[in-house]
Amino acid sequence: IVHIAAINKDRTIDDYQRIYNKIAEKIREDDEYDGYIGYGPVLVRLGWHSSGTYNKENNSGGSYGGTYRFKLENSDPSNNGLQNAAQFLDPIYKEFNWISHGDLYTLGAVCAIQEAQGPKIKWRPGRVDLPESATPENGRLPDAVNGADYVRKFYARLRMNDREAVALTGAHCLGRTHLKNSGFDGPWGAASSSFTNEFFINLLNEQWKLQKNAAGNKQYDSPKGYMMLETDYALIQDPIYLKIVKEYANNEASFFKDFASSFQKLLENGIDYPKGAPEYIFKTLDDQDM
Ligand code: HEM
Ligand SMILES: CC(=O)Cn1cnc2ccccc21
Repeated sequence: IVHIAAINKDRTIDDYQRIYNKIAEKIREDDEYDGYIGYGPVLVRLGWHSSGTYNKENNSGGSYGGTYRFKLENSDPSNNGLQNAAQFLDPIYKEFNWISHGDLYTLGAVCAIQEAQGPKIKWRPGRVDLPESATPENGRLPDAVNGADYVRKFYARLRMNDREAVALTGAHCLGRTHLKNSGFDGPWGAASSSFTNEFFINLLNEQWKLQKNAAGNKQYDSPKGYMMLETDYALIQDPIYLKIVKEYANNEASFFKDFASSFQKLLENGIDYPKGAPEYIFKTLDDQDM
C-alpha cells in the first residue's frame, strides 16, 4: 500500500495557522472538560490513535486516510473516550472542510502539545480521506497490561526504536486514565494539562505498588495517588529503557527534542512526501500575543 501526500498549492501556512488558532482558542475556551484538565490530552490521544494503527509489514493503517471517522475504527474499544476529541473537532471541520480528516486529527494533536507548552512539532499536510473500505481492523492499538518485551515489539511495528518508544510514552504526562474508557483509574489530582518530563520523574521517584483497581485490572499506584500502567512501569523494569528514562528525567530538553521528532514520525508513518512538500512549524497563541 502506498499513500502519497497530495500537495495543495492553493493552501499556505496561513490557512493552516488559522485552523491551528481556532483549535487553540477552543482549547482555551472549553476549559471545564474532564474536571478542568481541558481537551488538550484527549486531542493528543486522538492524533496518536489515528496514527498508531500503522503496520510497517504492509504499510497499512496510519493517519493518511482519516479512517478514524468511520464506525469500525471509532468504535474500537481501544478508542473509548476519543469521541470527545472528535466532537470537539466537528465544528472546526465544518468551518474548514477543505482539510482532510487525517490532517485535522494530526494538526489537532500538534496544536494541543504546543499549547500545553510542549516542544514545537513539525507538521506536513497532504493526507487524503480514503473510503470506509480502507479502515484498518480493530486490535492494532496497544494493550496496557503488558511488559517490556511487548512494548518493544509493539513500537517496532511502528518503526520506533527504544529511545523513540520511551520519548513517545512521555506524553503520559498529560491527562489521565478513566475507568469508564479503558478500565484504568487515574487520579484527577496528578493529571496535568502541561507538557513536561514529569512522567519520567514520577516513574523514578514514587513508590509503586501493583494492585487491582475497581475494574479488576492491574495497575501501579503510589502513596501520592499517582498511577502507572503496566506498560508505563515496564520502562523502569527493562535496563535499556531505564537508562533512557533517567536521561529524560534529568534533561527535559533532550526529552523535548526526541519527542518532537518521534511524534512527527508517528503522525507521518505510511505517507510518502514528494520532494519539496511543505513542512510547517506553527506559532502558539502566545507566540502571536493572542
Ligand atoms: C504502549 C503504549 C500505550 C498504551 C498501552 C497506552 C494506554 C493508555 C490508556 C489505557 C489511557 C487511558 C485512556 C482513558 O481511560 O481515557 C491512555 C491515555 C493517554 N495516552 Fe496513552 N498509551 C500508550 C502510548 C501513548 C502514546 C504513544 C501517546 C502519545 C504520544 C499517548 C498519549 C496519551 C494521552 C495524552 C492520554 C490521556 C488522554 C486523556 O486524558 O483523555 N499514549 N493511554
Ligand atoms: C497523572 C497520571 O496518571 C500519569 N499517567 C501515568 N500513566 C498514564 C497513562 C495515561 C494518562 C496519564 C498517565
